[in-house]
Amino acid sequence: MSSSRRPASPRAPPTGALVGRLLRHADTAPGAAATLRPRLFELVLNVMMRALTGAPAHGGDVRRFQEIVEESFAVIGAPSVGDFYPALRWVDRLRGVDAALIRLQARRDAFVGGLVDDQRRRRDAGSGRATEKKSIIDELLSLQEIDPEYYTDTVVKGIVMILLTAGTDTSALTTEWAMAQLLTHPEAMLKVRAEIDANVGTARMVEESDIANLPYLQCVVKETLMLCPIGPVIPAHEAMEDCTVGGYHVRRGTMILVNAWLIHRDPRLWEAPEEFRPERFMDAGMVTAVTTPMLPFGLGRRRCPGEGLAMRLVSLTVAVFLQCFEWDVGEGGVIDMSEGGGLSMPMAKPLAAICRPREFVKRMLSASA
Ligand code: HEM
Repeated sequence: MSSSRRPASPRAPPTGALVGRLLRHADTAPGAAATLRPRLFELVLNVMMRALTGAPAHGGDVRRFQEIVEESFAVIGAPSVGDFYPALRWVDRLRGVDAALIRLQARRDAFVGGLVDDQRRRRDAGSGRATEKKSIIDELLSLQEIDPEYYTDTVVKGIVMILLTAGTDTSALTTEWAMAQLLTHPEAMLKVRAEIDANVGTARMVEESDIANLPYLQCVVKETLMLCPIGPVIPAHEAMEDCTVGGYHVRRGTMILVNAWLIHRDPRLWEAPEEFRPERFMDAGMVTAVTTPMLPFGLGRRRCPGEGLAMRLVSLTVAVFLQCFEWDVGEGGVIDMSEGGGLSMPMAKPLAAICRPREFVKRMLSASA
């Protein structure tokens, strides 16, 4: 994907609305734990929808798309006999894997087709001022006008689909892991909050432009990506030529699976790799860049194109959570840090935590409104 097609920055992401919803939760059910995953999913989907269509997602879209993404990761991540022994592909047909994929593809196609058609109708009707920033679908439809043979509807829908699927769950689940790590390491949580209070204060909500001045927060996000990579095994690549990797001869056409999870826990590469130690990145002077031997975003030319957006979005969401609320798991509460299965690596049990608004938050929100 060329840099000109990289996703737009989440300008003014809807974190304020999320804080508002958590405030209402804290008011109506004080002391009750809030489940973060659906709220985070909605936030990220809104950011992605605004980049793609120029408008936030509707409530119905959020539910429909969450189901599609969860099903995609579960179905695509399920073991397929035919991938390893092509002659046994019939076993997958018998197990219903192929039928599940076909059903899923029909739902995905209908959802994305609806987004593209809506945008096309708006363009044809001439709505949307010329001065407005163009959405990604708008850009793709402009490219379709210039080069209709390459940018067919199938290609346009495919690009939209991969951006939505690859961008939404990954960022939401990484934020959930980051909050779980901070809840189990309260000293790190206090350190992030102190950094935000010292650099941003309490008169306004933390913004995307503040992240550069919050190095410890960035280290927390990197440490989370190291210990809890949402893509523990990088999606399959294929060797384009014969090559040698780590002393092993790899023939052209071989399917390559890289185990990022294991590399991130290799004691030959990291000191105390099992421990949550954000400081390791401060010490190495590598606060911002995600560099080897870490590969939560993959490597090389198929490396994740959404990395910049994801880093900003996860960092900003964690910052807003910590600036606005005190968090805990309640009396005797324990966080289950077990890893769930599928193509991605979510927390096995969705994180639920109690949030208590800090005393200045309502004042701050009404001042900014
Ligand atoms: C914390 C969040 C994220 C993580 C951990 C993550 C991780 C990854 C990984 C491991 C890959 C595979 C790279 C490879 O094959 O070498 C990937 C691919 C991809 N990601 Fe992300 N990603 C995240 C967020 C995003 C976002 C926000 C977007 C879009 C806005 C996005 C779009 C994509 C796309 C389109 C690909 C496929 C690239 C290709 O095959 O050429 N990702 N991501």
